[in-house]
Amino acid sequence: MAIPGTEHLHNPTTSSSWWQRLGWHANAKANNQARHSTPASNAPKSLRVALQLQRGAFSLELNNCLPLQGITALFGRSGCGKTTLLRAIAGLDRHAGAQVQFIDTVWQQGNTFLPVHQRRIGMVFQESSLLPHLSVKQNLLYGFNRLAKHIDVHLKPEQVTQLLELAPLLQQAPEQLSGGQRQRVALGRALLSQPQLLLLDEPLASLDQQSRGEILPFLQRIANTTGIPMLLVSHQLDDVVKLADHLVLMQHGRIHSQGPLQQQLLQPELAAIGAMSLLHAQSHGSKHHLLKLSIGQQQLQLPAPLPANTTSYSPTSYRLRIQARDVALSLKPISDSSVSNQLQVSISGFSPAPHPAETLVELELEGQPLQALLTTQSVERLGLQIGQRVFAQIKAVALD
Ligand SMILES: Nc1ncnc2c1ncn2[C@@H]1O[C@H](COP(=O)(O)OP(=O)(O)OP(=O)(O)O)[C@@H](O)[C@H]1O
Repeated sequence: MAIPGTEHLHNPTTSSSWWQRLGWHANAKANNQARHSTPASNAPKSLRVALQLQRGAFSLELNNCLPLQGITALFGRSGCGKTTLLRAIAGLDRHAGAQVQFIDTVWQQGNTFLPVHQRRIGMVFQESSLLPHLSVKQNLLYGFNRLAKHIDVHLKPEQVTQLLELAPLLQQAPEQLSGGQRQRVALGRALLSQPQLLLLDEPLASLDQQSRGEILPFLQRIANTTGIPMLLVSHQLDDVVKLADHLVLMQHGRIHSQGPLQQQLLQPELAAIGAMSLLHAQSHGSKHHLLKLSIGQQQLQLPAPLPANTTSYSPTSYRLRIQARDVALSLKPISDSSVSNQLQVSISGFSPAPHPAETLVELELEGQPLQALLTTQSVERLGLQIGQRVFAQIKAVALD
């Protein structure tokens, strides 16, 4: 059945280089075929959820299609209904009248209700639920060895072990692992259940900053290499900006807006938390510990990530997170400044900032949106106008 409103959604892509390196190319094709039960391989893939419920003063009401491509973040303040939505999608809770449809398979509608184990979902929660009396290896294999006969195996234990770099941990007990390592094992176990969809409910919330940093690249790697779509619940905008491709903004039990992350960051509700931009840049290697990047025709140089902060996976493209506060504007290029990254941009709009003395200036950089937070006084002093070409000095960048 065609799902209205999904025409803009595309098929997931897989990183062929990784698939090939891991010898998964054939499996990837088989996996895609298995997940497409319609002959048209370019049919839009989405998850449709219609749900209405009341819990005291809290009501949840939505009827939306979520994309099944890359990482989709369900983002919103505590209590807005993210976990309730995720549990309904998983089939952990059954709400009367709800409808859940995964691509063209009905999971819930009327009297139809597929139990969670029939939905081909992998789940990871805030607190890892590893079995304490089993080793990492036994935990990984626990569900894998109990897979129903009809389920084709596309992700084998050795592939998942390699993907998540679990080999050194296999003989350890869960209690010997750090929080980040436990979540990595939980991800591995979820992958070995051969899921068609990964549901991650605040998987980083109980981790310290360092452990979060360690596990984030693995989530990205899973998305890039397996092509399995993920729904990630988070109320940490930083994590979302590091990971997500698509952002669903929830407010008071409703989906306020959804769209590609870059565009969603322009929503005033997100700017109020801390206006920032996400830029996609290509890497051209590093020299003298400086990473050379390009965005379209423009170049940047940033301190290269230190080996200790990287995994064996070296990306060819990076996400740059730039706080709007770290972007200054000038009418002419500035040469006598310590800020070395200076990019030509055009002004696409202005919007009020949370502080009454400030203005958010929306910019376009080689087709990508960038925001600068300036005092309104500076905007007036420079005479900034929509369509004007100016120079953006980028004072600080976080690299993912
Ligand atoms: N079992 C329950 N009984 C009654 N109300 C509940 C129950 N579980 C959640 N709620 C209420 O439902 C609303 C949505 O909760 P939910 O956990 O889905 O929000 P959330 O956005 O995931 O929050 P958080 O980010 O804090 O996990 C909240 O107001 C919460 O108090």
